[in-house]
Amino acid sequence: MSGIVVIKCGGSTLEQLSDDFFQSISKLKQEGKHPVLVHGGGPDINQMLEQLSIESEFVDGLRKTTSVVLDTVEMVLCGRVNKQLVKRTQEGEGLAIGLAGCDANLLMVKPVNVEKLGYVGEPIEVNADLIHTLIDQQLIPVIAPIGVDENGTHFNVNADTAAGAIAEALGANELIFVTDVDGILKDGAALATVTEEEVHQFIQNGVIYGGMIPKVRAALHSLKGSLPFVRIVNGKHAVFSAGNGLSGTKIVKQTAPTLS
Ligand SMILES: Nc1ncnc2c1ncn2[C@@H]1O[C@H](COP(=O)(O)OP(=O)(O)O)[C@@H](O)[C@H]1O
Ligand SMILES: CC(=O)N[C@@H](CCC(=O)OP(=O)(O)O)C(=O)O
Repeated sequence: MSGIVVIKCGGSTLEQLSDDFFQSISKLKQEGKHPVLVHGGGPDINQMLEQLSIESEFVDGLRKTTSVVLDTVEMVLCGRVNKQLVKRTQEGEGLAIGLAGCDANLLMVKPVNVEKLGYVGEPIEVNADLIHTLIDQQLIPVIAPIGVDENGTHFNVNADTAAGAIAEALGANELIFVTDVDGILKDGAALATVTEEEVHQFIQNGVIYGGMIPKVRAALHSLKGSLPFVRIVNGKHAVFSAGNGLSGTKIVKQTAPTLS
Protein backbone atom coordinates (compact mmCIF):
# COMPACT_ATOMS: atom_id res chain seq x y z
CA MET A 1 0.00 0.00 0.00
CA SER A 2 1.53 3.34 -0.97
CA GLY A 3 1.03 6.82 0.47
CA ILE A 4 1.42 5.89 4.15
CA VAL A 5 2.58 8.82 6.28
CA VAL A 6 3.69 7.92 9.81
CA ILE A 7 3.48 10.95 12.09
CA LYS A 8 5.06 10.65 15.53
CA CYS A 9 3.64 13.20 17.96
CA GLY A 10 6.03 13.80 20.84
CA GLY A 11 4.74 14.32 24.34
CA SER A 12 6.74 17.56 24.40
CA THR A 13 4.47 19.17 21.84
CA LEU A 14 1.02 17.61 22.29
CA GLU A 15 -0.42 20.74 23.88
CA GLN A 16 0.96 22.95 21.12
CA LEU A 17 -0.66 21.08 18.25
CA SER A 18 -3.17 23.35 16.54
CA ASP A 19 -6.62 22.64 15.14
CA ASP A 20 -5.02 23.23 11.71
CA PHE A 21 -2.60 20.40 12.43
CA PHE A 22 -5.45 17.94 12.98
CA GLN A 23 -7.47 19.29 10.04
CA SER A 24 -4.43 18.83 7.82
CA ILE A 25 -4.24 15.19 8.89
CA SER A 26 -7.73 14.55 7.54
CA LYS A 27 -6.81 16.56 4.42
CA LEU A 28 -3.99 14.07 3.84
CA LYS A 29 -6.66 11.39 3.82
CA GLN A 30 -8.73 13.35 1.28
CA GLU A 31 -5.61 13.62 -0.89
CA GLY A 32 -5.39 9.84 -0.99
CA LYS A 33 -2.62 9.54 1.60
CA HIS A 34 -2.84 7.39 4.70
CA PRO A 35 -1.78 9.05 7.96
CA VAL A 36 -0.85 6.81 10.89
CA LEU A 37 -0.24 8.56 14.22
CA VAL A 38 2.15 7.20 16.84
CA HIS A 39 2.41 9.18 20.05
CA GLY A 40 4.55 9.62 23.11
CA GLY A 41 3.61 11.34 26.33
CA GLY A 42 6.76 11.53 28.46
CA PRO A 43 5.83 14.77 30.29
CA ASP A 44 2.31 13.49 31.10
CA ILE A 45 3.81 10.26 32.46
CA ASN A 46 6.26 12.25 34.60
CA GLN A 47 3.43 14.34 36.00
CA MET A 48 1.29 11.33 36.89
CA LEU A 49 4.22 9.47 38.49
CA GLU A 50 4.92 12.54 40.57
CA GLN A 51 1.27 12.83 41.64
CA LEU A 52 1.33 9.18 42.69
CA SER A 53 4.74 9.59 44.40
CA ILE A 54 6.26 6.85 42.24
CA GLU A 55 9.95 7.26 41.55
CA SER A 56 11.34 6.65 38.08
CA GLU A 57 14.63 7.33 36.38
CA PHE A 58 15.98 7.40 32.85
CA VAL A 59 18.86 5.15 31.86
CA ASP A 60 20.40 5.84 28.44
CA GLY A 61 17.34 7.92 27.51
CA LEU A 62 14.88 5.13 28.40
CA ARG A 63 12.56 5.12 31.41
CA LYS A 64 13.41 2.36 33.85
CA THR A 65 10.05 0.63 34.04
CA THR A 66 9.08 -1.39 37.11
CA SER A 67 5.65 -3.03 37.14
CA VAL A 68 4.10 -0.11 39.03
CA VAL A 69 5.70 2.35 36.58
CA LEU A 70 4.38 0.26 33.67
CA ASP A 71 0.83 0.47 35.09
CA THR A 72 1.12 4.24 35.21
CA VAL A 73 2.67 4.49 31.73
CA GLU A 74 -0.18 2.40 30.29
CA MET A 75 -2.79 4.40 32.13
CA VAL A 76 -1.43 7.68 30.82
CA LEU A 77 -0.50 6.65 27.26
CA CYS A 78 -3.39 4.29 26.43
CA GLY A 79 -5.92 6.29 28.42
CA ARG A 80 -5.43 10.01 28.63
CA VAL A 81 -3.04 10.79 25.79
CA ASN A 82 -4.39 8.31 23.24
CA LYS A 83 -8.01 9.33 23.75
CA GLN A 84 -7.15 13.03 23.68
CA LEU A 85 -5.45 12.54 20.29
CA VAL A 86 -8.40 10.54 18.99
CA LYS A 87 -10.69 13.37 20.08
CA ARG A 88 -8.63 16.07 18.43
CA THR A 89 -8.20 14.06 15.21
CA GLN A 90 -11.97 13.60 15.03
CA GLU A 91 -12.54 17.29 15.70
CA GLY A 92 -10.34 17.76 12.63
CA GLU A 93 -12.89 15.70 10.69
CA GLY A 94 -10.83 12.47 10.56
CA LEU A 95 -12.20 9.16 11.80
CA ALA A 96 -9.61 7.94 14.28
CA ILE A 97 -9.17 4.63 16.04
CA GLY A 98 -7.02 4.56 19.15
CA LEU A 99 -5.05 1.46 19.98
CA ALA A 100 -1.86 0.41 21.69
CA GLY A 101 0.93 -1.78 20.39
CA CYS A 102 -0.28 -4.58 22.67
CA ASP A 103 -3.68 -4.71 20.92
CA ALA A 104 -3.86 -7.68 18.54
CA ASN A 105 -0.08 -8.06 18.94
CA LEU A 106 0.43 -4.96 16.82
CA LEU A 107 3.89 -4.27 18.22
CA MET A 108 5.80 -7.39 19.25
CA VAL A 109 8.87 -6.68 21.36
CA LYS A 110 11.66 -8.27 23.31
CA PRO A 111 13.06 -6.86 26.56
CA VAL A 112 15.97 -4.45 26.09
CA ASN A 113 17.70 -5.36 29.36
CA VAL A 114 15.48 -6.59 32.18
CA GLU A 115 18.04 -5.99 34.94
CA LYS A 116 18.87 -2.46 33.86
CA LEU A 117 15.53 -1.25 32.52
CA GLY A 118 12.76 -3.60 33.67
CA TYR A 119 9.73 -3.66 31.36
CA VAL A 120 11.27 -1.72 28.46
CA GLY A 121 10.87 -3.37 25.08
CA GLU A 122 12.39 -3.03 21.65
CA PRO A 123 10.33 -3.82 18.56
CA ILE A 124 10.96 -7.08 16.74
CA GLU A 125 7.81 -7.38 14.64
CA VAL A 126 4.83 -5.25 13.63
CA ASN A 127 1.41 -6.57 12.59
CA ALA A 128 1.29 -4.45 9.44
CA ASP A 129 -1.80 -6.31 8.14
CA LEU A 130 -3.84 -4.97 11.03
CA ILE A 131 -2.89 -1.37 10.23
CA HIS A 132 -3.57 -1.92 6.53
CA THR A 133 -7.03 -3.27 7.44
CA LEU A 134 -7.78 -0.16 9.51
CA ILE A 135 -6.56 2.08 6.68
CA ASP A 136 -8.79 0.17 4.23
CA GLN A 137 -11.70 1.12 6.48
CA GLN A 138 -10.72 4.80 6.02
CA LEU A 139 -9.66 4.99 9.68
CA ILE A 140 -6.71 6.93 11.06
CA PRO A 141 -4.84 4.69 13.53
CA VAL A 142 -3.58 6.47 16.65
CA ILE A 143 -1.05 4.19 18.33
CA ALA A 144 0.30 4.24 21.90
CA PRO A 145 3.78 2.68 22.27
CA ILE A 146 3.01 -0.24 24.56
CA GLY A 147 4.47 -3.46 23.16
CA VAL A 148 3.83 -7.10 23.98
CA ASP A 149 6.21 -10.06 24.03
CA GLU A 150 5.58 -13.64 22.99
CA ASN A 151 4.34 -14.47 26.52
CA GLY A 152 1.77 -11.70 26.46
CA THR A 153 3.71 -9.48 28.86
CA HIS A 154 3.38 -5.75 28.20
CA PHE A 155 6.39 -3.46 27.75
CA ASN A 156 7.03 0.27 27.62
CA VAL A 157 8.56 1.28 24.27
CA ASN A 158 10.18 4.58 23.42
CA ALA A 159 7.69 6.27 21.09
CA ASP A 160 10.32 7.33 18.52
CA THR A 161 11.56 3.75 18.28
CA ALA A 162 7.99 2.47 17.96
CA ALA A 163 7.23 4.98 15.17
CA GLY A 164 10.39 4.00 13.27
CA ALA A 165 9.55 0.29 13.49
CA ILE A 166 5.94 0.86 12.42
CA ALA A 167 7.01 3.05 9.48
CA GLU A 168 9.48 0.43 8.37
CA ALA A 169 7.02 -2.45 8.63
CA LEU A 170 4.35 -0.54 6.72
CA GLY A 171 6.79 0.45 3.98
CA ALA A 172 5.73 4.04 4.72
CA ASN A 173 6.46 6.79 2.19
CA GLU A 174 7.03 9.37 4.91
CA LEU A 175 8.07 9.41 8.55
CA ILE A 176 7.73 12.70 10.38
CA PHE A 177 8.76 13.36 13.98
CA VAL A 178 6.73 16.22 15.43
CA THR A 179 8.44 17.70 18.47
CA ASP A 180 8.99 20.94 20.40
CA VAL A 181 11.97 22.32 18.44
CA ASP A 182 12.38 23.51 14.83
CA GLY A 183 14.46 20.48 13.85
CA ILE A 184 18.04 19.49 14.63
CA LEU A 185 19.55 22.64 16.08
CA LYS A 186 23.21 23.51 15.73
CA ASP A 187 24.58 26.79 17.06
CA GLY A 188 21.00 27.83 17.77
CA ALA A 189 19.65 27.35 14.24
CA ALA A 190 17.73 24.45 12.69
CA LEU A 191 19.65 22.62 9.98
CA ALA A 192 17.67 22.10 6.74
CA THR A 193 19.37 18.80 5.86
CA VAL A 194 21.51 16.43 7.88
CA THR A 195 23.19 13.30 6.53
CA GLU A 196 23.59 9.98 8.30
CA GLU A 197 27.26 10.67 8.73
CA GLU A 198 26.60 14.07 10.32
CA VAL A 199 24.08 12.50 12.72
CA HIS A 200 26.83 10.19 14.02
CA GLN A 201 29.21 13.15 14.38
CA PHE A 202 26.57 15.25 16.16
CA ILE A 203 25.85 12.49 18.68
CA GLN A 204 29.55 12.08 19.31
CA ASN A 205 30.30 15.78 19.78
CA GLY A 206 27.19 16.42 21.90
CA VAL A 207 25.27 18.60 19.42
CA ILE A 208 22.55 15.94 19.57
CA TYR A 209 21.71 14.72 23.08
CA GLY A 210 18.83 13.61 25.31
CA GLY A 211 15.43 13.12 23.65
CA MET A 212 16.82 13.87 20.18
CA ILE A 213 18.97 10.72 20.29
CA PRO A 214 16.14 8.11 20.00
CA LYS A 215 14.60 10.23 17.22
CA VAL A 216 17.71 10.30 15.06
CA ARG A 217 18.48 6.65 15.83
CA ALA A 218 14.97 5.68 14.70
CA ALA A 219 15.43 7.89 11.63
CA LEU A 220 18.73 6.24 10.69
CA HIS A 221 17.19 2.82 11.16
CA SER A 222 14.26 3.74 8.90
CA LEU A 223 16.56 5.12 6.19
CA LYS A 224 17.91 1.60 5.74
CA GLY A 225 14.48 0.68 4.34
CA SER A 226 12.59 2.38 1.53
CA LEU A 227 12.35 5.89 2.99
CA PRO A 228 14.43 8.49 1.16
CA PHE A 229 14.42 10.87 4.13
CA VAL A 230 12.91 11.44 7.57
CA ARG A 231 11.70 14.80 8.86
CA ILE A 232 11.84 16.43 12.28
CA VAL A 233 9.42 19.37 12.58
CA ASN A 234 8.06 21.69 15.23
CA GLY A 235 4.50 20.92 16.38
CA LYS A 236 3.89 24.63 16.90
CA HIS A 237 3.81 25.30 13.15
CA ALA A 238 3.33 21.85 11.61
CA VAL A 239 0.57 21.40 9.04
CA PHE A 240 0.50 18.72 6.35
CA SER A 241 -1.09 18.54 2.90
CA ALA A 242 -0.12 19.13 -0.67
CA GLY A 243 1.54 22.42 -1.46
CA ASN A 244 2.25 23.08 2.20
CA GLY A 245 6.01 22.68 2.43
CA LEU A 246 7.02 21.49 5.90
CA SER A 247 10.00 23.27 7.37
CA GLY A 248 12.31 21.57 9.88
CA THR A 249 15.19 19.18 9.34
CA LYS A 250 15.37 16.43 6.74
CA ILE A 251 17.63 13.51 7.64
CA VAL A 252 18.93 11.94 4.42
CA LYS A 253 21.21 9.04 3.59
CA GLN A 254 23.71 11.34 1.93
CA THR A 255 23.70 14.74 0.27
CA ALA A 256 23.10 14.90 -3.46
CA PRO A 257 26.40 15.23 -5.34
CA THR A 258 27.10 18.84 -6.33
CA LEU A 259 27.16 19.50 -10.06
CA SER A 260 30.48 20.78 -11.34
N1 LIG B 1 20.65 19.17 18.41
C1 LIG B 1 19.45 19.24 18.92
N2 LIG B 1 18.49 19.96 18.29
C2 LIG B 1 17.26 20.08 18.80
N3 LIG B 1 16.86 19.52 19.97
C3 LIG B 1 17.74 18.77 20.64
C4 LIG B 1 19.08 18.60 20.14
N4 LIG B 1 19.72 17.81 21.02
C5 LIG B 1 18.89 17.53 21.99
N5 LIG B 1 17.70 18.10 21.80
C6 LIG B 1 16.55 18.00 22.71
O1 LIG B 1 15.60 17.09 22.20
C7 LIG B 1 14.31 17.55 22.64
C8 LIG B 1 13.22 16.83 21.88
O2 LIG B 1 13.14 15.50 22.37
P1 LIG B 1 12.04 15.09 23.47
O3 LIG B 1 12.05 16.06 24.59
O4 LIG B 1 12.21 13.66 23.77
O5 LIG B 1 10.71 15.37 22.65
P2 LIG B 1 9.46 14.49 22.20
O6 LIG B 1 8.59 14.41 23.40
O7 LIG B 1 8.88 15.31 21.11
O8 LIG B 1 9.96 13.15 21.75
C9 LIG B 1 14.41 19.03 22.44
O9 LIG B 1 13.45 19.74 23.19
C10 LIG B 1 15.83 19.32 22.93
O10 LIG B 1 15.86 19.58 24.31
C1 LIG C 1 10.95 3.32 27.39
C2 LIG C 1 10.53 4.75 27.44
O1 LIG C 1 11.31 5.62 27.78
N1 LIG C 1 9.26 5.02 27.07
C3 LIG C 1 8.70 6.34 27.04
C4 LIG C 1 7.37 6.26 26.29
C5 LIG C 1 6.79 7.62 26.00
C6 LIG C 1 7.62 8.44 25.04
O2 LIG C 1 8.53 7.97 24.37
O3 LIG C 1 7.22 9.73 24.98
P1 LIG C 1 7.93 10.97 24.25
O4 LIG C 1 7.82 10.73 22.79
O5 LIG C 1 7.13 12.13 24.71
O6 LIG C 1 9.37 11.03 24.70
C7 LIG C 1 8.47 6.88 28.46
O7 LIG C 1 8.18 6.11 29.37
O8 LIG C 1 8.55 8.11 28.63
